[in-house]
Amino acid sequence: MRYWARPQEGHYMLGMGQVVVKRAACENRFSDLSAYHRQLRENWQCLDPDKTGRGPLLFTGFAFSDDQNYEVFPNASIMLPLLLLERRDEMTSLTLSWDMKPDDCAHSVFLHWKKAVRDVIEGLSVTRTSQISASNRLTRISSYPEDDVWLARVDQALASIENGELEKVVLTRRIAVQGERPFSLSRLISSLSDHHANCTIIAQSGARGIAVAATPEGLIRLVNGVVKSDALAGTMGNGYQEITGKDRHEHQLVVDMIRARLIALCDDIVAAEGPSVLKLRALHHLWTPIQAQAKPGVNLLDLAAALHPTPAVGGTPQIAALKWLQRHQEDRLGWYTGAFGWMTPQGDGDLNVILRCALINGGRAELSAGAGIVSGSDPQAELCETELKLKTMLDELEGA
Ligand SMILES: C=C(O[C@@H]1C=C(C(=O)O)C=C[C@H]1O)C(=O)O
Repeated sequence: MRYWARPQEGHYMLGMGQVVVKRAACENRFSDLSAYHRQLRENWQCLDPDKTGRGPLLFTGFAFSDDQNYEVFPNASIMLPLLLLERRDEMTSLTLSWDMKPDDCAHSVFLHWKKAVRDVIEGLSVTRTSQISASNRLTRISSYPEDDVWLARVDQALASIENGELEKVVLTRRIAVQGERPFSLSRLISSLSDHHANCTIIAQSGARGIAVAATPEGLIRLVNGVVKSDALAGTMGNGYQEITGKDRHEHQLVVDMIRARLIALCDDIVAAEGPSVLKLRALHHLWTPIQAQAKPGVNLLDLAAALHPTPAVGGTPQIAALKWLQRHQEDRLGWYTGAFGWMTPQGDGDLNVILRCALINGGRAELSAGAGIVSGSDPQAELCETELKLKTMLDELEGA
């Protein structure tokens, strides 16, 4: 199952089953997926009997680092769902896909499609949530690493910034919580959509459960040659707080890097005057939207390869920060701080950085959060910032 929604834009997508899938890892992961996409595109046939103007979409995504372990999801993948249910512009459409082999017969393909449609209709008509209590009390069962270890890591990062090895590095941590009963996915998705309508809501089933996110950060969006990316870094509580020089510096590093990385693939790169403040339920971020025109032939994955990881989730200089994180055994669960989204056969699409997320298995959830460390960061304040970020999902899990 794959789910992607942007409630504020009235855009919702649910993918079930998978018809073709390509996995990739290591330094060529983006170019491998991109080559596979081009190959698929050449052999694609699409019928639209109801003249909906809609067609099949591929879901794609990847982990933060290209050598990350594969226990939750493959390191990177692109896949075509058997069934795609999409609601956009107040119209709902259903798209069915198949990987036709020479000896496939039309009737057996039809039976597969019929079953998939029946499963979805049955799933949609079951209302399980009414039978369970409104709240789910959470107990925090672990924190990884322990707070004192994480604080010491912030001190080490500050020392590396002081000695000039780094300018910025993003440090992350995760916690596990146990609910009194299994979480209701439908209730969680619906409350995330209500409370975080200006975010992208994502759900994806994997080997160790279902990963759910409500992310405010778009890595890359490409539609008819127009590229959009968010520089999002610098975090404040949702009460009034002055924007500090440290926040502006932390933010500017992201803007500069996105602009620099787009140059090879785009023209007319424009960053908004700013930054402005993106208001979320529990916190605010400094935000600079960046827009550009893609050069001919550039697809979504080419742009992702150029941008990922931005200093919003990695650091500056990029290579030094990634090496530092590896040396200090930063271990990020699943696709947290990687990205997830969708892509058209033409190569357009939308990829969002996976943040404010939980990996849910029955009544247990693992949540991840991080903070950018720059010169002047206070370790205790950074720990509080990660707690604020964790709160986004904790609050929703309590009602799920
Ligand atoms: C790493 C996270 O968030 C990132 C770091 C931010 C910061 O340091 O201010 C802000 C937004 C995100 O780019 C997270 O939410 O886990």
